Amino acid sequence: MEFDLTIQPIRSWDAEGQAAFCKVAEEYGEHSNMNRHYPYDDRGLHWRGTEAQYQAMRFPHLPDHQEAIRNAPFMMGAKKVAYERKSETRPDWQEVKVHAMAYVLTRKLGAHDYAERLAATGTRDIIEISMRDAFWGAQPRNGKYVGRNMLGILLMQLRAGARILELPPGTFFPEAPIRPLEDAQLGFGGLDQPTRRFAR
Ligand SMILES: Nc1nc(O)c(N)c(N[C@@H]2O[C@H](COP(=O)(O)O)[C@@H](O)[C@H]2O)n1
Repeated sequence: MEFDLTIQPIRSWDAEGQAAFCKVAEEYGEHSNMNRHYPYDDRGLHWRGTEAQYQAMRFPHLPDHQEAIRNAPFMMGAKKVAYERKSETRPDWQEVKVHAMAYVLTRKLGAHDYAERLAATGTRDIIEISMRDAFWGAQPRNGKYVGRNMLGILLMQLRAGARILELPPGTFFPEAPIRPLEDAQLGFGGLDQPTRRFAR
């Protein structure tokens, strides 16, 4: 089943009875892209969370930017690193960002127990509550949530079985194979260092 990546119109949801999340430490916070308890590997690289990979996808032409974002210890930090470089974002980002988000959410499904946590939302609507972002989330207004809630929409499609398994080569990440640097070159030992740098 394919994702429908169409940008949805603004609508409202009742505030009660939904799988609504805002902060990562609160109920349903596992669905936030800022949650770093669902790391995964993709394309030979370790990602601490979906926000890092999503933001890295702004810069397929700038692998060093992608590495700086990937190495940020926290997801808000990853977004900050990306925003410091925002002016260099690929020019078609607005057209491809929903595709990018669907891709990283598909990857998150393989992290720890995330698939079970997503399934546990049952038939509830999934809503990211955001005071300022009515594109990915919905804003609280007069007892309702109002917005496009595109993150929630994609998560509900993921729950229903939608997947993006591969990306066209070179569209979001460099085509060149990624070669991990030897530990000796890095100046530290141990294979479990989460912040290993990579050469291309
Ligand atoms: N700045 C910020 N703080 C939060 O607490 C958030 N939940 C978000 N939202 C997330 O930011 C991502 C979208 O980034 P772009 O605006 O497309 O650069 C997405 O993961 C939202 O869920 N932002």
